[in-house]
Amino acid sequence: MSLNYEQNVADEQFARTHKEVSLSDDESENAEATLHPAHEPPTDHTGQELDEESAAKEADDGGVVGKSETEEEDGAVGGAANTHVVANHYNELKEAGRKDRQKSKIFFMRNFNNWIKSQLINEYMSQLKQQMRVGDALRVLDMCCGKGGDLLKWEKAAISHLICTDIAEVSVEQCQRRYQDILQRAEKSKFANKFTAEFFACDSTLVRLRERYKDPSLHLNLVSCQFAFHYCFESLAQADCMMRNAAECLKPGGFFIATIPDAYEIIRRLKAAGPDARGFGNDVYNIEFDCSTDPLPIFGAKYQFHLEGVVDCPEFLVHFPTLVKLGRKYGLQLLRRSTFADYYKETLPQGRQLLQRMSGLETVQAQRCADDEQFAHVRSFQGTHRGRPLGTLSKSEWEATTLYLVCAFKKCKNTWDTNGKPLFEFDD
Ligand SMILES: C[S@@+](CC[C@H](N)C(=O)[O-])C[C@H]1O[C@@H](n2cnc3c(N)ncnc32)[C@H](O)[C@@H]1O
Repeated sequence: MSLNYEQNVADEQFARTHKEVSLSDDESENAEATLHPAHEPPTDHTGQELDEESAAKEADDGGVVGKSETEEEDGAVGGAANTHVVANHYNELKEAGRKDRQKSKIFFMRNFNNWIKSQLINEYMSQLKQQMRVGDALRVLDMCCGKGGDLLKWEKAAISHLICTDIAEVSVEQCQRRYQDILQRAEKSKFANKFTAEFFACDSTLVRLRERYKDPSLHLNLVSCQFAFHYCFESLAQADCMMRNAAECLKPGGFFIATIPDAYEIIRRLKAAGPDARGFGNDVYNIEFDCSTDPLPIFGAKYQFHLEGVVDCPEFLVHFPTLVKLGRKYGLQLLRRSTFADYYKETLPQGRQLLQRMSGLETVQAQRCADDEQFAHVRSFQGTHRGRPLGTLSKSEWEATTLYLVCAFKKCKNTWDTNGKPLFEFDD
């Protein structure tokens, strides 16, 4: 199987599929140029100081505007055949208690991923706060919120209103209960940040979210979609709908932030697994391609993703230039695309204490890891940090977390043309 997922080939295909599309105004970086070698896990001595060294024609018809909700939700539009599988998977996922979570092979990796989300949220929240005046409303959409894993982050960010939505009703109910708990706690405290919130279950790839908001005219300051945007790359219609949902209610100057699997890294690992390989992985994660199209399609490049105890469902490669192109259609300008490995290195100086508080790295003794292949990378620290504990991730966890990237977009101002179409003022 020849797997060609380099930008130029994919762009040609995108252009063929969506006639008159020119991607010339998008990122021109070559896909291969963005491939990162599988880094070694980071290593932090004492957990205090980390060693930095080691460590579409615009798819005008692509959306689903104008389609009835029944049509949208039964998956009749745009080839959305997998959304029910995904919803069922997340609905049936039992939340492990703290003890079980601590026993999990990916306990530290989950904390590390959570830290990455905190860093991303904090980065763009602080930029927003610089633009705002005291007392201004700060409204957030948590798209694909899951069970509310980011609720405390929103509380800490002192937002005023939160919209939480997810395809899995069970998760949304749990998220709402968690919010009620936070609110009850906040009622008793003088210093807690209280915020209002609304919750609803729906498929963000098929439904126009603003029509579900209590106030459809509301303006958002931040939209966050963590570990979920890739589900919309099943089809152009779904990706278009999801991107519109991310962008259309954002105020100019507002941000859309996301964490998604890095398709280039996935393809690099697949190629490295051998010419006939359909998958790869380790003892904590596994990726198996269902799709044998040559070259891989821009939409619907489906693989089965398994992550120890938490994920086991179909996902889709996100062709990054296409994501950028769709973003621009709705006035979103790319600000950042960083792999988790790079984002970790970049934001560690400001986030070291938080990383420690969140137990985002495992504390190990270099000499005790002598025979453990999962921690072979800390052996080189034996000499320099003798006797001192090191903070790190196991090799398997690091391989799993470095499958991902963070990205951030800014909503641009616009004027209108004579046909009532927005003309966005990109400044790149
Ligand atoms: C890996 S979980 C991430 C949850 C949460 N954002 C977090 O970071 O903890 C992915 C979430 O995306 C949701 N999801 C998947 N497809 C969706 C869709 N089409 N519309 C809305 N939510 C979706 C799932 O139900 C699940 O809760």
